[in-house]
Amino acid sequence: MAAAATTTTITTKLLVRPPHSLPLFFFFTHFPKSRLLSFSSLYSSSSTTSQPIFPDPKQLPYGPSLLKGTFPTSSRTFQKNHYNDDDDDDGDGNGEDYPLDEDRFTRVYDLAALRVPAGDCSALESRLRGHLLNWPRVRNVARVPGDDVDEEVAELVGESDDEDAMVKLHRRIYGTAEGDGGELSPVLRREEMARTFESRGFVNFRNLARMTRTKKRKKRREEENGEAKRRTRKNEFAVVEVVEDEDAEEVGGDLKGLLGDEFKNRKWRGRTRLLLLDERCSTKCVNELPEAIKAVLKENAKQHMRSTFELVRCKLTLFYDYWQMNEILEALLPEGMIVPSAFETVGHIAHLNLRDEHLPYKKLIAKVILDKNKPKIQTVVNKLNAIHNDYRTMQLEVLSGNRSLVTTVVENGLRFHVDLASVYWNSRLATERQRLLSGFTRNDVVCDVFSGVGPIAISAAKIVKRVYANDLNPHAIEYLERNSVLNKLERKIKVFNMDGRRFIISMFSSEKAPSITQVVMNLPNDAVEFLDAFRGFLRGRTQDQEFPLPMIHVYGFSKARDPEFDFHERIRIALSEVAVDVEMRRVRLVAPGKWMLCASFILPKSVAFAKPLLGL
Ligand SMILES: C[S@@+](CC[C@H](N)C(=O)[O-])C[C@H]1O[C@@H](n2cnc3c(N)ncnc32)[C@H](O)[C@@H]1O
Repeated sequence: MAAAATTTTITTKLLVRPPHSLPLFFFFTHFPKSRLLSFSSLYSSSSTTSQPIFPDPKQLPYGPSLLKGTFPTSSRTFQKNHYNDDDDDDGDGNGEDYPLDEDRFTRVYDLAALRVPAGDCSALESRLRGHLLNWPRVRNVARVPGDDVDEEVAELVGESDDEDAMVKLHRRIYGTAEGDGGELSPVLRREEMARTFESRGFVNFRNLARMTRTKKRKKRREEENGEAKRRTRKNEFAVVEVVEDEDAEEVGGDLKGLLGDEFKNRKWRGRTRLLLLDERCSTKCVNELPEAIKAVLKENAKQHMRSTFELVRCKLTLFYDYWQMNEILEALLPEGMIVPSAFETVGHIAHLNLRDEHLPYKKLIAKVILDKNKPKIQTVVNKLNAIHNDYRTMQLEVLSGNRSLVTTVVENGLRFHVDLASVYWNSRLATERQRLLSGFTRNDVVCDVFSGVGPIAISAAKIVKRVYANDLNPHAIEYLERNSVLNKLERKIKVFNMDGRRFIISMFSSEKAPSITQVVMNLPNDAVEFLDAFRGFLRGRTQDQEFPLPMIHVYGFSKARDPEFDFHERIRIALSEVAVDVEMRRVRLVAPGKWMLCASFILPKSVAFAKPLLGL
């Protein structure tokens, strides 16, 4: 306990090389063993940080881990490793009562570092890379507050130990040595003049009066800067602090007189940086360090009268912001539960498909996803049940973030406004849409029977001569029109709002029919059933008349063992045609054993001249 009490944590602000600092070797070979933070001390009450949390250090992984380190003394006691059902006070199982306590993810790691002059730092970093910390996102070179001394001040103090340098520094900071013959800095000179001038002097030297007045604006700016710095600190994901030993500080002498209370017992070392050493070095003293590090230290000690390098103990604190989404979720969810790692995005919305077992934790999961994917993700939603309605819209529950389900998606260089509450959108089909569009040319005229908000129709309009787009959902049509205008393609697209079958019949019985070269039917559940609408649209014409027949692209699902055969059969039955030459492709596996397919074929002439089915 006593050892712990004499070890203090100091966020170093400004360091001056002490006139009587000890050579590095002396300093660390005499570093009392009891003061070195050992791994076991992390688990003992004498640790500077806090109480033990993880029982078996041997099992711990290499590198940063939430299973390692300690909690900062300021953070609340970590009682449980996981949230459990008891946390849901109202017992409704909706997880609303689980607050996400970010402090629970702060971890403090005791490390060793070489404090080196800033100028030597990058060369040493390359030389010692294999022995440095090398943790993801944590820089090997750490800057602690105050490690940068003003260039001029550093020059003034330099490497020399002489008292003169200290006097000069003192004069520079306080001006108390004025009149000792030395030249004053411009500021001190001005202040001296201001003090000795009589009132007439100020009349003649207006500028001087202004210059010596306290500057309100400057003060305000400084205050704002301070505030900005505080804000940045809050957003930081890692902080390094130097842990110094009180005895060692006394060796350095007391600079309090020079620099104020804040710098009591600190050493002035000039501009320095910390090279964070590999975690295996955290408890080692100089003699126990890897040979490569010792060689560097020896070289340095030979070159200088005394070593300019120091081995220091420091603390690396990693905050909630440091950890990856899956690391946080793994820690939050009960052991053995699959961590939801993937989600779909539609604009600013992350769209989850949570399993039943996740539902009690849905809000926690959503909060973590939101935090870890900001600013791109602003809203996290969960799909409530499978899509059953005609418009193929999803029932969504907003779990976290802003409640707006209206978003903008950019696809294929085009922008689409989408309201997920009332229209269909599936970002996973982007590649398929690209593939389909790559087959279109500027001579094509496209009919999109189930167009939704227009990802195919509007993208096609960029390439082809003309697009006829239709959807049954009036909201989808509203967005389709809006998106056509948004992408400046409204003049190439004609929009319809009717049932797909009626649309096919009316298009192919109109004068537009001969110009239509491509028909897209993307309603995988039912599209095949609409194919009979093409039957007999050329009836009344003579078979020997030249009439271009359109290429049909129809989408469908199949759970059959031979999905291509199954889908082909369904097409043949819908067209009441014996043989159809179909090009078939698997688009994607939408569920285990369930394929989405796309069949492309030229509408057979026999179908176009066939007798329409009853009722059409
Ligand atoms: C799977 S979505 C495809 C939308 C669009 N092609 C896309 O890739 O996003 C199917 C669309 O068909 C529309 N729909 C459903 N039944 C329809 C019908 N009988 N007639 C016309 N459109 C229909 C839905 O409103 C929905 O927008």
